[in-house]
Amino acid sequence: MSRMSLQQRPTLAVEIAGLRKTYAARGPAPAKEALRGIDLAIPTGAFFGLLGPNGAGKSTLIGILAGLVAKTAGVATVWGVDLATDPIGVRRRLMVAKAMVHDPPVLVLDEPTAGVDVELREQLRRMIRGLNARGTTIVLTTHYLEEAETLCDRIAIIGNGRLVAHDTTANLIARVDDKALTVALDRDLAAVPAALAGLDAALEPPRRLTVRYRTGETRGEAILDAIRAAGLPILDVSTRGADLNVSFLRLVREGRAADEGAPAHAARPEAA
Ligand SMILES: Nc1ncnc2c1ncn2[C@@H]1O[C@H](COP(=O)(O)OP(=O)(O)OP(=O)(O)O)[C@@H](O)[C@H]1O
Repeated sequence: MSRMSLQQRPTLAVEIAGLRKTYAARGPAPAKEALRGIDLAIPTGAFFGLLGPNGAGKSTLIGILAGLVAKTAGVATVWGVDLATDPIGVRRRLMVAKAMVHDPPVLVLDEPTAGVDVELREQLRRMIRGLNARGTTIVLTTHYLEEAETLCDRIAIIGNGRLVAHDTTANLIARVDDKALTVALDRDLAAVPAALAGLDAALEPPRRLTVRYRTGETRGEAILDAIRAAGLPILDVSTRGADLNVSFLRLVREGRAADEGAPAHAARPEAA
């Protein structure tokens, strides 16, 4: 690798600016803008996870970093190598470098644990963790939110070809103020009462109601008042904090709403 020896450690293992990928129209299939201007900087030594719903552009982004997909516009640099200049030479140099080192400086993996059994998945995770502990920067995509939460110290979320969030895993979770309040009622219910239609409430039949809310917008006390006002005596109350599932879905939803010019909070939460 001509620009940076493997011994030199750049501050950023991956640098991406204004990255775009449009797949050309083929037959009846129209052209597809898979990446619509991504800016991303991954620090050297990071364990980085790229999350997003199906078709978000994860494989396209990782394919560009691996030298397998040619970008349409923008800049992508891996360990000081600009992938712009000549994707086929770059790829050859990366392959030579890959063959030369046991512990590569950057390892790019597209869903490494998809479709493997639990035992092999654990082995793979241990191996990847070991590489990261020895200094390899890991960049992987995953569909498993729990996997990203446990393995990755940084997470980016991509939706519809745009980056909707990039932060440390801890910050990402802390940023989200979603909570769930569950009440046990003194009677069976067949459905969420109409009086609670304004809340994001779900019935866990027959006697438990769970209401999701954001602490910045709603007080737990107001939810309890609304339930009492609907004529439902409360026997017990519990609350749960945010998890990555919730933050992930919310951020994707907000990204989509911003694209479509609609308010994000109008959308109902999707099933995980
Ligand atoms: N070779 C291709 N030609 C045309 N369109 C493509 C091609 N590869 C991907 N796409 C389209 O680009 C968009 C992004 O696809 P990509 O595979 O990067 O998403 P992804 O986030 O990895 O999705 P998944 O989680 O389903 O693998 C999708 O709409 C997909 O259909």
